[in-house]
Amino acid sequence: MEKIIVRGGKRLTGSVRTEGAKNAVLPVLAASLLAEKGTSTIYDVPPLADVYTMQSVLNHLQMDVSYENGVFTANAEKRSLRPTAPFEYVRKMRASFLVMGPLLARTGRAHVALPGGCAIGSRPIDQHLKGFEAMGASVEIGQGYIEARVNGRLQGAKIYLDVPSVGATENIMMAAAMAEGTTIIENVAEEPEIVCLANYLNAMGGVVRGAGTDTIRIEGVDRLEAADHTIIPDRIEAGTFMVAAAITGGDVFVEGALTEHLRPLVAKMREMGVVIEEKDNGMRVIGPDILRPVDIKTMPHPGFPTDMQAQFMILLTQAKGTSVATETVFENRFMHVEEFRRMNAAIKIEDRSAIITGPARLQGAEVSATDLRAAAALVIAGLVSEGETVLTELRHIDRGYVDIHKKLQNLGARVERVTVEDEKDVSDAGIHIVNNEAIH
Ligand SMILES: CC(=O)N[C@H]1[C@@H](OP(=O)(O)OP(=O)(O)OC[C@H]2O[C@@H](n3ccc(=O)[nH]c3=O)[C@H](O)[C@@H]2O)O[C@H](CO)[C@@H](O)[C@@H]1O
Ligand SMILES: C=C(OP(=O)(O)O)C(=O)O
Repeated sequence: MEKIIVRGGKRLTGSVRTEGAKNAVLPVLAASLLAEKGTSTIYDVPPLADVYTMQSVLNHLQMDVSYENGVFTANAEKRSLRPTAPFEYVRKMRASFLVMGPLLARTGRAHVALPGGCAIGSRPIDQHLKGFEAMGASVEIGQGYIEARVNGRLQGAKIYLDVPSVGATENIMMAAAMAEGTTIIENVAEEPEIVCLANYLNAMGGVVRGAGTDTIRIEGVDRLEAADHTIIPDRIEAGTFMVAAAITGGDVFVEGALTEHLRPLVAKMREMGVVIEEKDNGMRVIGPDILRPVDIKTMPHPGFPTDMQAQFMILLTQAKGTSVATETVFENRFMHVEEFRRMNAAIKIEDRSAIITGPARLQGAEVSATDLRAAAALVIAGLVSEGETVLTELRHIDRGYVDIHKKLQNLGARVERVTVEDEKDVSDAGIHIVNNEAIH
């Protein structure tokens, strides 16, 4: 079993580089299925568990793919693409579901396992399916799978999303790129990752306009060809390091932290008294002696990102006074609060809000995460806790963070990743270290 061990008390200093964005690369890789000709080369692809899962999905669909040193190549020229994305992949990573739109557009059929809920909420996919049906697909659900079919090409349509779902916007955009006629999607997600996908589709010969606003207009084309594309920096990874810098009273340059992607986080951190210097290629973050309390409410972009809620809540435990964090995007994204409490945080849940009283003297503990952002938040908590924090269930953090322990070590933190043989080998001193190499 692997664990991350954090010993608190160090102020972070230095510089850290942000990887390509997980949530941008996954839809882009799914979209590579649409290219009838050529090989797409995608740059700045982070070596994350989710990227390897998407590689396996594309392999399973009979695409030719390779991935080395941050460069992913994808060729979908084969006529005999397989239409099925099995549960073994969708269970590991919900974003496997993003192959549905491209498969339907390319082959007229998609047979994709139903994702189900997860630790942060029930996460339905009704808006994706509504979009496909509006474009002329028949959709049936049975034996845990969704079977979608279309005779001939998908047809352009006008689609209004009930909620600005990131995944539904992406899935429908990809399907519409090769549909016959014009598709207009209203009340869409405006996240930077949507813009990244639109840029790739346009490089492939697609005609997608309005990405980054609440309405996207897509003129369907007969065929798309492979293209080269670079993934945007990961604003959530960047934000995670910004919080780590601030909470330790540190002074850290986060390379790749872009102002236009991180406005709500920057605004809230400044309200707390954190000094942030915005540069062309990143942000310098300087933590103050005393953090002020603030309230946050998660919202679709450009609101405060739900994927930063857990990490920000740990920052709020160190503010002097009472803060409120309200989660409006997912109905169950407070599972980390129990673990924070085990570390001595003073947090009460009332409905969809967490009321945080600080500053708390956090204490190291054995903790485990239920999702990747909770895991990152627990590592950050460890940075300012007395004693040792031991994080298990590392499969979550590996979905979204590349070598977080090494990056924090480089900033001066006392963090290591260890493999223990199993529980019966745990020594009196704590843990018997067999090897401390990262798994990547
Ligand atoms: C791989 C990826 O990019 N994941 C991100 C994506 O997830 P994902 O695309 O799954 O999230 P959505 O934007 O779809 O979900 C937002 C809300 O809409 C609801 N909903 C969604 C689809 C649908 O058909 N019906 C419906 O009701 C969800 O239950 C949720 O309450 O956006 C989330 C919201 O920013 C982020 O937390 C995830 O990190
Ligand atoms: C919730 C997240 O990812 P996913 O949608 O892949 O579960 C996340 O990145 O925080």
